Amino acid sequence: MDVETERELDNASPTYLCVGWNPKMVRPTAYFIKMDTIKFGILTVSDTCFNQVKEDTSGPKLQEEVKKYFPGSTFYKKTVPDEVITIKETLKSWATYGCDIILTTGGTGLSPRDVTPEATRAVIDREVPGISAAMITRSLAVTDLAMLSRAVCGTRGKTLIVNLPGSAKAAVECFGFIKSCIPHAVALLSDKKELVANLHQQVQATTAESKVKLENIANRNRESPYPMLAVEDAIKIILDECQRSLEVDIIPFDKSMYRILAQDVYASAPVPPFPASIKDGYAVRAHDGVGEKLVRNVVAAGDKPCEEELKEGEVIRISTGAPIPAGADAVVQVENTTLLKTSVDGYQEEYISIDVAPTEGQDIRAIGSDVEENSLVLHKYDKILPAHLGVLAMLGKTEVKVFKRKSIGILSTGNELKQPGEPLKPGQICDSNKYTLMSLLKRYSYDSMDCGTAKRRAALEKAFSSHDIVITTGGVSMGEHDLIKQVLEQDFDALIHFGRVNMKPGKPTTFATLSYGGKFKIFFGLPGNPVSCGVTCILFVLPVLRYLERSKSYKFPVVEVSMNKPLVNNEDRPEYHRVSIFNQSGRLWATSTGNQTSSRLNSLCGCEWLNYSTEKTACRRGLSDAILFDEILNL
Ligand SMILES: Nc1nc2c(c(=O)[nH]1)N[C@H]1C(S)=C(S)[C@@H](COP(=O)(O)OP(=O)(O)OC[C@H]3O[C@@H](n4cnc5c(N)ncnc54)[C@H](O)[C@@H]3O)O[C@H]1N2
Ligand code: MOO
Ligand SMILES: [Mg+2]
Repeated sequence: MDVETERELDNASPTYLCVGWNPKMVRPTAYFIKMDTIKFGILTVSDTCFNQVKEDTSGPKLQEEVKKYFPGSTFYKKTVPDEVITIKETLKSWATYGCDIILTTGGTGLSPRDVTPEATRAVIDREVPGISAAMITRSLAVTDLAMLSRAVCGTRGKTLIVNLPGSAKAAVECFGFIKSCIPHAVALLSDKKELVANLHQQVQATTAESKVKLENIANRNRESPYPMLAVEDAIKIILDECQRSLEVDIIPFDKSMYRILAQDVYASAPVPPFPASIKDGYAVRAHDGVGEKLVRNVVAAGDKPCEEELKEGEVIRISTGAPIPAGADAVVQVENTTLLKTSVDGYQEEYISIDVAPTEGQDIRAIGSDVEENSLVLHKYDKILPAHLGVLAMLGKTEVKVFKRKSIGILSTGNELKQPGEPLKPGQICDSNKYTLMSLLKRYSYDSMDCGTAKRRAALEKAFSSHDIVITTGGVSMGEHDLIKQVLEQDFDALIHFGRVNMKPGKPTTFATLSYGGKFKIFFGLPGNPVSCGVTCILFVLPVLRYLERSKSYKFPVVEVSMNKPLVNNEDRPEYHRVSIFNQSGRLWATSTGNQTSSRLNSLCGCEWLNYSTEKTACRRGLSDAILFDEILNL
């Protein structure tokens, strides 16, 4: 009987342990921490194995697996029956002996003798439900039976206890799901602060160090090396470069709102597919004319058509949308009839009179009268709006081919940024740009993902690994910490197409393309000043997103407006002045939203138009051009 506690020492113990693989990283990331050997307890809980009716395969398999990932570990091993007392005693004594982690296998199911979770719960002082949740969630991807697991995980003093399933396969599988958290859990439980801090640092760190170094400040550029481009030229470059990433997608029709059709849509069947009544009334033979008629039958919408030919002197009661019965060639609305005789109980109509002479085809929707079979109904490049979506449903289409939308990742940059609600230390501010950007995109129905803060190369790597378009805000001007352009060039081999645009706000706007993981990626480095960030998103990002999905109206319209006051621009750069517009006496008038400093984000509030002029004094009294970007008027 293998009931003796066996301590197995493996002295060839490397002290560096692989903590985990982050599945979200393109390149697998190994984090290493230096720590003493981990003491594992492997407790097989099984009546049959304890009584040697069956050989214990789970315990040894589990140990083999643990050794693979934690090569320097030592082990306590034991097999016990499904008895709460015995299980509890073993767990308690192994915790006292300084076991770092105890893996139990068996006794977690629903059979009457399964008591491992009860015994575990009785000895732990804190539950760690995340581990059980991780095991169940990931096991559910393998088998529905995972629903029946009652595994408990928790800590007793400095020992982590994890219930694993009884079968060798499932135990090994579940161990695989949770192994990445073991060293960190052990470091936390043993209060090894240095290890914990080191690990945290590594998790946040880049997979490879950035080639961009801060030390040589004295050598930095004192002039921007990027030529200053006109806005129109910058837009042209973006559109030209992005041209190549045009793709189509087949998506469920009910998810296609606001998308652009990449196909003509034809009707494969006529609408309506049968002649249908336009009114609630009576299906008649038109040449029967007015007078008394027998109400022979009734047909409602959804009923199968009456096949028995309508005879002279008969009518069939019919509802709007119901199929016209055989032999009928007109419908008379109920308002143009009189009830003559009811059934004995008084509930049914037996005879009515037709009071107004019908004409042939009256109030009948002929087959295909709305949509002819094989006819072209929706056109390639149409934007799918509610009615288009309804038409797709009407035609019975379940899928539709649209131009593909790019996935967009958004990152902020800057050590000064905190999220709204977080306490601000002196020098810190709330990150507003990310919220402006994500909601501006959303306003035009584009989803984007918050990819965090681009402090390091790693955050950008992560963003490029999962998005086609990456947009950062901040870090693109002349400051010693404005390293976005250098990181792109040096760490990502990106081609920076431009890094300065002659405009206010938005001068340091940057546009680059690169190949990452063999895929073409588009990069926008928008300026950090909050208004600059919003305005450049409107002027550069939104049009290109629309262009990429072949929206006919990818450019925002420019409309002539009147100025009641001159808008003063003190800079040499053409200004995109935020204005609101009102309509008076059939003319559109523009009013400034006030102080136009690039940091004053509220100057974007209430503004649906950008007034611009290439002159120094942006817009004199009189006429001026304004770019309308309000999507309500522009969809
Ligand atoms: N020597 C020069 N300095 C500056 C120039 C220049 O040409 N030469 N250009 C100015 C212009 S114009 C702009 S616009 C800004 C752009 O700066 P960066 O893109 O480098 O952005 P940062 O330096 O990171 O930040 C600027 C400003 O914006 C605030 N900020 C940044 N991110 C956020 C955010 N997510 N939410 C709210 N506010 C944010 C940041 O705290 C700074 O105040 O450069 C001028 N300098
Ligand atoms: O270009 Mo900056 O955006 O003027 O503030
Ligand atoms: Mg800066």
